[in-house]
Amino acid sequence: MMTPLLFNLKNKKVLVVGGGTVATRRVVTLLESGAQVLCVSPVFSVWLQKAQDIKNELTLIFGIYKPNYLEDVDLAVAATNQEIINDQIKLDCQARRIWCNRVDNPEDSDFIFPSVIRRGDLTLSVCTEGASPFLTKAIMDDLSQRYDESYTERTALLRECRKKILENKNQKSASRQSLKELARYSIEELKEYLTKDERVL
Ligand SMILES: C[C@@]1(CC(=O)O)c2cc3[nH]c(cc4nc(cc5[nH]c(cc(n2)[C@H]1CCC(=O)O)[C@@](C)(CC(=O)O)[C@@H]5CCC(=O)O)C(CC(=O)O)=C4CCC(=O)O)c(CCC(=O)O)c3CC(=O)O
Ligand SMILES: NC(=O)C1=CN([C@@H]2O[C@H](COP(=O)(O)OP(=O)(O)OC[C@H]3O[C@@H](n4cnc5c(N)ncnc54)[C@H](O)[C@@H]3O)[C@@H](O)[C@H]2O)C=CC1
Repeated sequence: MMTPLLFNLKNKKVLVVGGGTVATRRVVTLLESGAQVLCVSPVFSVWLQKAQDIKNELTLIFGIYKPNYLEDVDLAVAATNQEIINDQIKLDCQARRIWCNRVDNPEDSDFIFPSVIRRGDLTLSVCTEGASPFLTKAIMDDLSQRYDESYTERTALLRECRKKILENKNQKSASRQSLKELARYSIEELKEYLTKDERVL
């Protein structure tokens, strides 16, 4: 069983080995997280080649994997289509105490990438630990309809309301109850609340 954690990857240095479909998906995720990504492969997807020209945080190295690319790296992703190379990357990482995800073997990974939906500060994440990526996809399709784009605004408004309530030191005991009630409010009700005096709630 794996433990879901949310990592702050801003400015972390991540090595991705491979330049195909799965490596590209991982690079997209990592760049969105603010990581500095070094990607090594003899062949790269068109997306990766284009991205290199416009993203300072992405460096492509044309060539096969060598262990020296792990120098100063915080995290690694073994995303080649060669099991023997992914084995080697995992072993090299282990020797250097670098956490490694291999896209061909969740059991032999230190971490895996769940499927993620973002609605502003609301993150929904699902994983079957490799049992069925298609089940994950089906569940995510349902969730993304249930928790549509409106949750971005709702979450942002709730953050403002929470700040307002917690800033009001005289109301400490009532705060928790208020926060619980607000979580059920509609966007319109939240907006109304923000324009009113806290004592009304
Ligand atoms: C452990 C993990 C990787 C990790 O460590 O991160 C992993 C592992 C493996 N996937 C395999 C196959 C497929 N994966 C997909 C799709 C997705 N796979 C994703 C995640 C994960 N896949 C992680 C666990 C997530 C979980 O279990 O919930 C998604 C959710 C997110 C993403 O990858 O970005 C993405 C949804 C895409 C979307 O939303 O569009 C498809 C379908 C397709 O491509 O359309 C297929 C082919 C069909 C099939 O095989 O089922 C294989 C066998 C490879 C082989 O045959 O060699 C392995 C290795 C193994 O299981 O051994
Ligand atoms: N996690 C997931 O969601 C999925 C994982 N997989 C697994 O991921 C593997 C890769 O899948 P794709 O990206 O679709 O394959 P792909 O064939 O598109 O890409 C493989 C990449 O690895 C590179 N590569 C090969 N040997 C290398 C080396 N020695 N050094 C550096 N780079 C090297 C190739 O140049 C290529 O860019 C599959 O073999 C499969 O086991 C497959 C589908 C989904």
